[in-house]
Amino acid sequence: MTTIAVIGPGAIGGTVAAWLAQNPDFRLTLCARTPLDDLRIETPNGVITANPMVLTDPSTAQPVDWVLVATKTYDVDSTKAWLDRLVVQGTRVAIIQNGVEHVRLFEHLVPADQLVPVIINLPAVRTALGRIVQSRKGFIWAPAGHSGDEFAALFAHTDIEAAADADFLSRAWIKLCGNCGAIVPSLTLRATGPVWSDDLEAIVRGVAEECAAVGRAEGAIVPQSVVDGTVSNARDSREGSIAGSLHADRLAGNRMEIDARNGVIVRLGAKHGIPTPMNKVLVTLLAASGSPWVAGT
Ligand SMILES: NC(=O)C1=CN([C@@H]2O[C@H](COP(=O)(O)OP(=O)(O)OC[C@H]3O[C@@H](n4cnc5c(N)ncnc54)[C@H](OP(=O)(O)O)[C@@H]3O)[C@@H](O)[C@H]2O)C=CC1
Ligand SMILES: CC(C)(CO)C(=O)C(=O)O
Repeated sequence: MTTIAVIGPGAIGGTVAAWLAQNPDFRLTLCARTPLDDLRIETPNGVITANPMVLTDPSTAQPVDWVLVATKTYDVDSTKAWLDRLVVQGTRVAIIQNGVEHVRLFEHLVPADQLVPVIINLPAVRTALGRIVQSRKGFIWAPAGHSGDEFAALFAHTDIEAAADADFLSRAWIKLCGNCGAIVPSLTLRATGPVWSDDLEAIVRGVAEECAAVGRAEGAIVPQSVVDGTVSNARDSREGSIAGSLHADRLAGNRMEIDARNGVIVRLGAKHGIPTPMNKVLVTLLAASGSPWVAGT
């Protein structure tokens, strides 16, 4: 029996936990901030349900084989009480978050050699506690190597396609480059496609070009087609569509992962002497957008 604890059973944590819970060889525990009863996920292939143990008090948690952290990046430090109870020597801690700084964010909480950074491409929205809509097939990647291979193997009996990637750095930057343009609709509060113009294209392209340049300076391989794809996705977006979790959080008045999604491009750009004026302006504007939250990690 493999024991797995998921910290943060929101859109991603809840979906991943429900898929893993379909395997009778896994014992799943949800470590929740807000209590929930069970999980019901509308997936592209039908509804799946799961009834794992739910804990809300970290002092009741026991060590496990795997911890999967799926909180937002700005909630990292609040997971310490859980990690202190769940992690012992041999526990692997998979960080399922957007961004490129999984290890930096957690290495003060868990020994770095027990951390497994994870990139997930799986659009999911939480409609109520434990109620999630997964709108497309999911893909998940960890770095190639022992822990990454074992992490990918956990998903063998799920509809989520998992792989260990020999060039995880590039995988993470390519995902960031695909996501970074969402800052524009998060500011304008409408899809970019119906109001597309040369000027709007220059902004979206600028954001993505800056991201690609910084990623390349960090050592990632980011093909130009990724930048072009970010631009064409923005151009083709339909009226009323939501450009992922940043845009959804802005519309809901939630705190946003501004720093992990676009602030990081500015910060790491400065480290490499790469100008990132487009991201800097948009990050500053979004942080000043009237949301009760300022740009956090
Ligand atoms: N949603 C999506 O489509 C995608 C999201 N991602 C990334 O995945 C990560 C998770 O995002 P998402 O699932 O959307 O976020 P959600 O806000 O839906 O879920 C985050 C969950 O973390 C919980 N949480 C926060 N702090 C703690 C804590 N200390 N202990 C226990 N639980 C805690 C929240 O609790 P509470 O229930 O109280 O809110 C919530 O259940 C982000 O980095 C995001 O960028 C990546 C790809 C797609
Ligand atoms: C674009 C998407 C849905 C891809 O998984 C994503 O990463 C997000 O919304 O945060």
